[in-house]
Amino acid sequence: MEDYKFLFKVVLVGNAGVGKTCLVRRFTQGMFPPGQGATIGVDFMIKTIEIDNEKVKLQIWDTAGQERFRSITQSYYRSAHALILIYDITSQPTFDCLNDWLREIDEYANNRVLRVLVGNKIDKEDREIPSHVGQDFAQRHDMRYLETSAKQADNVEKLFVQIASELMEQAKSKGISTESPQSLPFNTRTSKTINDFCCNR
Ligand SMILES: Nc1nc2c(ncn2[C@@H]2O[C@H](COP(=O)(O)OP(=O)(O)OP(=O)(O)O)[C@@H](O)[C@H]2O)c(=O)[nH]1
Repeated sequence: MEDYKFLFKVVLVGNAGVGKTCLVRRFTQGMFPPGQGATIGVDFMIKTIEIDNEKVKLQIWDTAGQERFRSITQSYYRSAHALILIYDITSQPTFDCLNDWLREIDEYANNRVLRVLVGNKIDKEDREIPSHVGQDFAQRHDMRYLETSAKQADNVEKLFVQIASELMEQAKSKGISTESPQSLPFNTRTSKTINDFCCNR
């Protein structure tokens, strides 16, 4: 029997190249991977952390941003407790696609999923999206907001710890399932294919 009190599934989504894999590696392995290739399909990592003396196990699913993997990655949204939607603060196109990602999330995720917007790569000088623009977007769509640098380890630990803490609070107060994420009630709207995704690559 594994030694943990809570188990949460966290799924990272966002355009190709925004830094999803680097954020996961930074958090789970404490490193910034050199020459990381594009993710193929979905990658999976685990990290157990301690919050208020209780062990919380995070299953972290790193999805491929490329359009050709979309049908595979969508199937992972369904049982997520939290979804981290990431854009690159130096790339307007990755921000412009956020509405499309939200449509995907609405369509495929559990409607009670905790959604967090992350602007990554704050170590870079060539910022295109001011912080307040990201923050406004998050507020309008009822999401938490954080800016990170996977490269310099800024706010990465904080991102995952905040998510774990919030899910833990929810689990304690509302009794959401922590042992079997699949048993959560899902958004049962009829599934349809989204053909107008702007981020074809
Ligand atoms: N400067 C800087 N570069 C970053 C940061 N995070 C990621 N990168 C770089 O951005 C590129 C893409 O990073 P990945 O983590 O592979 O991006 P991804 O979102 O997983 O991409 P896909 O797997 O194709 O969806 C790599 O060259 C990284 O080195 C960051 O915080 N700062």
